[in-house]
Amino acid sequence: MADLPNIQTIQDVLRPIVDRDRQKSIIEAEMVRDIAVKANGVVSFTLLMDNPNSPHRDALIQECKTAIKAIANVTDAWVKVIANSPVVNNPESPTSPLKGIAGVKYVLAVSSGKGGVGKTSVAVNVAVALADMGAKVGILDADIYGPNVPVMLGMEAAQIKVVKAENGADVVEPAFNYGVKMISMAFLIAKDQPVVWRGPMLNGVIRQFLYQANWGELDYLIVDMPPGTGDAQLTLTQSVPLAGAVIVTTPQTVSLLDSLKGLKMFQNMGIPVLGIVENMSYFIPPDLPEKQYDIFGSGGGKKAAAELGVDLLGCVPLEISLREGGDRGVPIVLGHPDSASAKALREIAKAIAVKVAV
Ligand SMILES: Nc1ncnc2c1ncn2[C@@H]1O[C@H](COP(=O)(O)OP(=O)(O)OP(=O)(O)O)[C@@H](O)[C@H]1O
Repeated sequence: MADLPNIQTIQDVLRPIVDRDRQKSIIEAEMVRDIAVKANGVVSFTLLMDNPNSPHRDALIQECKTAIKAIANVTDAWVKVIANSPVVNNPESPTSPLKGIAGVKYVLAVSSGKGGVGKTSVAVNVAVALADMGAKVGILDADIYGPNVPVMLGMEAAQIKVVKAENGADVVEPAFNYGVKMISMAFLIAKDQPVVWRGPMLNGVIRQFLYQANWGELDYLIVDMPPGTGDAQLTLTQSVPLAGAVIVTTPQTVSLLDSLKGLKMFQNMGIPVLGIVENMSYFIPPDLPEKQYDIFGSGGGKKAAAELGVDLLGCVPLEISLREGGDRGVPIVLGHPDSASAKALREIAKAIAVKVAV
């Protein structure tokens, strides 16, 4: 295996880089935390900034990336930017502003630029496919606008359940079906009532569901995000160390443009974008399953992934049975495992598992 750089080497190449807001070396100013070098040559670290929205931020990130990528055998550099606020320097975690969830190995965000592209369908089927492969899986439905996970997982009747932990604290007990533990915003929203979530309230609920839930031991906690780049995304990215984000899109140009915004947000926060999933790629008529209609043209996902500089994790066709499975609460990977979309979704689940494990 090629020789990978050590922490000292990385600090040395970053030392000459000056933060223009502080007028000081980012190493001397102790702005660099959590340096990590993966076996595949990816170097990641957290940059604590007084003002994460500083006009100098992007240039600073770029400078760091260029310096790190110039080191021999480094394949990529990921920089996560975090606000250097008092909360960040929590005395309980002096080295990291992010707080992991006890017992949970990888937290993954499934996101989309706009609603209705099939983000929840992908999140649910990937969760069930991973569980079916033997992994311990949880799904947090943080989509305040359309918390559909309970329906798609056949747990529509599930309600919030608070139990006492061994230490006497109140914890939220997830619902469970198809090998997947689930907590949903739908637990808190009456069906016929629109809820206006304000930032702090939403923050509080998401954090509670992340940290005060009885997730137990999990290999993957998949978070189904609301579409777009709002408060929920910020809360998640600034709370918990994310193993990666998956972006779901459809082949239409506008959806791709929206995805780009989401992608940039994750990249700016230093969160690895595992890749994009192109949903509704082509249509398979139920009466002619060997036929394939490229309604939106073909090769769009591949081209978009190349343009956006990320991997294409897979293409899921438009199939009536996928929608029906969602409505009935039987995810297609279980209900019609031999269908083209089920096969594609299983491959996507495998690709995600491989990517986070490197
Ligand atoms: N590949 C597909 N084939 C057929 N129907 C699909 C496919 N993907 C999604 N759908 C259907 O499209 C509708 C929207 O999907 P879904 O709820 O997964 O999207 P979403 O992006 O999570 O939406 P929102 O953000 O509004 O919650 C659902 O009825 C779902 O069953």
